[in-house]
Amino acid sequence: MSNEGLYIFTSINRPPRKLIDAFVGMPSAAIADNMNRMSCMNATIRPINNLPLLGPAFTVKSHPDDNLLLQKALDLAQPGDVLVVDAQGDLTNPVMGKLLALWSKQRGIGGFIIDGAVRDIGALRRMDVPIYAAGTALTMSYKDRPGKINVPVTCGGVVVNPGDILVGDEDGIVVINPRDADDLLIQSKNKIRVEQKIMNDIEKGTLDRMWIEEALKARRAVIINDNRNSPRVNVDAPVTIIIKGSAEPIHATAINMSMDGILLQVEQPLEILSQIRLCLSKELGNINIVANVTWQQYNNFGCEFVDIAEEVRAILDHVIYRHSQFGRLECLDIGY
Ligand SMILES: O=C([O-])CC(=O)C(=O)O
Ligand SMILES: [Mg+2]
Repeated sequence: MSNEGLYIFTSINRPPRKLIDAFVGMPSAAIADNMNRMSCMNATIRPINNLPLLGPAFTVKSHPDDNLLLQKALDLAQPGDVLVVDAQGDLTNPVMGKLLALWSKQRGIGGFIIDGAVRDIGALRRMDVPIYAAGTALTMSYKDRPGKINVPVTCGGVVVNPGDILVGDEDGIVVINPRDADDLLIQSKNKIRVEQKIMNDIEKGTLDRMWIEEALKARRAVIINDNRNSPRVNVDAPVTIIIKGSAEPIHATAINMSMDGILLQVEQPLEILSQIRLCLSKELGNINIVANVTWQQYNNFGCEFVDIAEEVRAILDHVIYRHSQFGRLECLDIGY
């Protein structure tokens, strides 16, 4: 009689050991970079004891909080096999702990990847069987529910077939179809060489970063050197300068301004580091501001505002916003 809920395939096609061993020491990231971002388990699966993992998948589809089928799989798996348990990410009851881990060590099991919970975490950390899991939980699992052994399962968001090659480390786990393994090996070794060259270039100070500029240019990035909180806007409006002790006001044109200062074009020189009073015209909010003259280039003078009153600051903010959005302050019905 068939039993859809509970069946067990005892034998799987394992890739040749030589093919598996060719991945020893290969970082998961170097392999992942050649997989089109596919076939890599997601970050829900984390290393429990930070041991690298490598071996063919022996899969278990368990009921979320039951480990009867995992118990059976541990007796069927061959040395070196990696038990991949699809417990649907459930963290209610842990499906393995130190006893199963110790038994698996006795049997020479290559490791565990569990899309579910484990417990006896202290003991697992000290055990030299690589264990990866979605979390930890305390209460004992059931041992009487349905499940399947050696069917395709999902683990960490990807499909794992029995016999797939699994490579895991602190970064995560990649799932390799053995038919792709030869190509992946070549590409991953190449990736390692490319990264080694980048690291050498960083150390020698010869790293070429031009590709970033090119990528941004191709995407039409807008690069603004101003502080985001104080953008500088181009303006073209008259400003009257009053110099202390001088009866004659000076006429200037504002070229650009920010919340912090203003660039003025003035025909007669201003004294650097002097303090001046600026009467900004209607287009610039019709306000008076005190400023220090900080630098000069030809007849351009950079001035920094000092002690701006809160209400003046609010007007300035509005003026700058309007200029940045609409080019200039055409509409003057804002009450200034
Ligand atoms: O007994 C269980 O189901 C899980 C466990 O804690 C162990 O393997 O030590
Ligand atoms: Mg236990």
